[in-house]
Amino acid sequence: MSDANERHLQRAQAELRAGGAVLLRDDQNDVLVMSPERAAPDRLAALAALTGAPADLLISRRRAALAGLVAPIDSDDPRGVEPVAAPIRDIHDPSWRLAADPMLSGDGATARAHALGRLRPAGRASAAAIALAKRGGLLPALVAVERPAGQLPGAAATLDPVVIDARLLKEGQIAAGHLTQVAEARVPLADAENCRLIAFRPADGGPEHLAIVVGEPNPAAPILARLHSECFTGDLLGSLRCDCGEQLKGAIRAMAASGGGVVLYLAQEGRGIGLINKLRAYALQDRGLDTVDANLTLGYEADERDFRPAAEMLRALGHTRIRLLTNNPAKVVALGTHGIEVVERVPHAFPANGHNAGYLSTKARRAGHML
Ligand SMILES: Nc1nc2c(ncn2[C@@H]2O[C@H](COP(=O)(O)OP(=O)(O)OP(=O)(O)O)[C@@H](O)[C@H]2O)c(=O)[nH]1
Ligand SMILES: [Zn+2]
Repeated sequence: MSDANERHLQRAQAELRAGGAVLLRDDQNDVLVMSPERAAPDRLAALAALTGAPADLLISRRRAALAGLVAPIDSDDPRGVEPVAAPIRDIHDPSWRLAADPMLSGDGATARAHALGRLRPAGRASAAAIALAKRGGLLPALVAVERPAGQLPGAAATLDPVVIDARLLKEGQIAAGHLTQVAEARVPLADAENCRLIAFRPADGGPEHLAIVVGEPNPAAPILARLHSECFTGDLLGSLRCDCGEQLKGAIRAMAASGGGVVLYLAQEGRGIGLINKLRAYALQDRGLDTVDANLTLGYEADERDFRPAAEMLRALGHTRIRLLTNNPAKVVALGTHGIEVVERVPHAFPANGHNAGYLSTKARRAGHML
């Protein structure tokens, strides 16, 4: 992806987050979208009034199923990620919002049939719009007007949309962006006095990732490494809802004790859904869902992470053969796909603490963790 395209994506994401409009184009369709979570009601109403027909609520098929708009589907059914559009009968009647935002209804299953018309599949530009909302950490539900390419009314310009090529958001192009090493400093830690932090910045202007280099890992041998996704609550506050804090400290200690290693500290809070959505997922878990279903109910996948940045950082540091501290087989597979050889998986489990037993057993049962 060129630098100009990456800049456009960042602008479009910022515009959605600020409550503005984004126009996504591909060779078939133009789709003009706003986030109902962010856009002011009068701007949503202006979008809905653009054409003679109602605007649509754009969501994934899985979210539509969970909101009771279509028949239920399995949590691993690949059709779950397809975009669908449902006409919003009256933008001023807030009941359509129940299908967009599960926090309003608890389980999201109370979207009223009268609020939304018949569901239909949406095009690739709409799938890209949902990917953009996810990239921006918003609920993946948008108010949208979709038309064949070139057929949006001229009045769309009054909404001053950021215009982007929907093909920029093709699967696999979303997360990465080439990484550049931008800063390095010595930071002695309580558990590892000989420690350096090296920061990597992605070309698309997204959040920086860190390599925590403990001791002097020997690039000639497979080094001890950990891919650790940021967890504000567990890493910083010591939350007992998860095992992240112990895993982070435990990894640093194990590396210090064995001469060295590298923790890739990845800006992928909440398995890639962001802190705000993770807190929403926690609230859903307090209402009885498990960690997987809470993500799905929000309209996200169970795990939205892309481990390419971690592979790229390891390569930049000269480590292509590693011993990986993890219980998650998906990390081993992903690193292999991106050119890092995991010569050994080193188990990295800690005893349950009285609050996280359900979370750990769900990871074992539904995400294949080896605990
Ligand atoms: N969405 C969501 N994210 C969570 C929840 N609990 C913890 N997390 C996040 O899950 C991630 C945990 O990441 P890791 O510990 O790197 O990965 P893992 O998949 O558990 O695998 P290993 O720890 O390596 O075995 C962090 O980003 C946490 O913020 C939850 O209930 N919902
Ligand atoms: Zn955590």
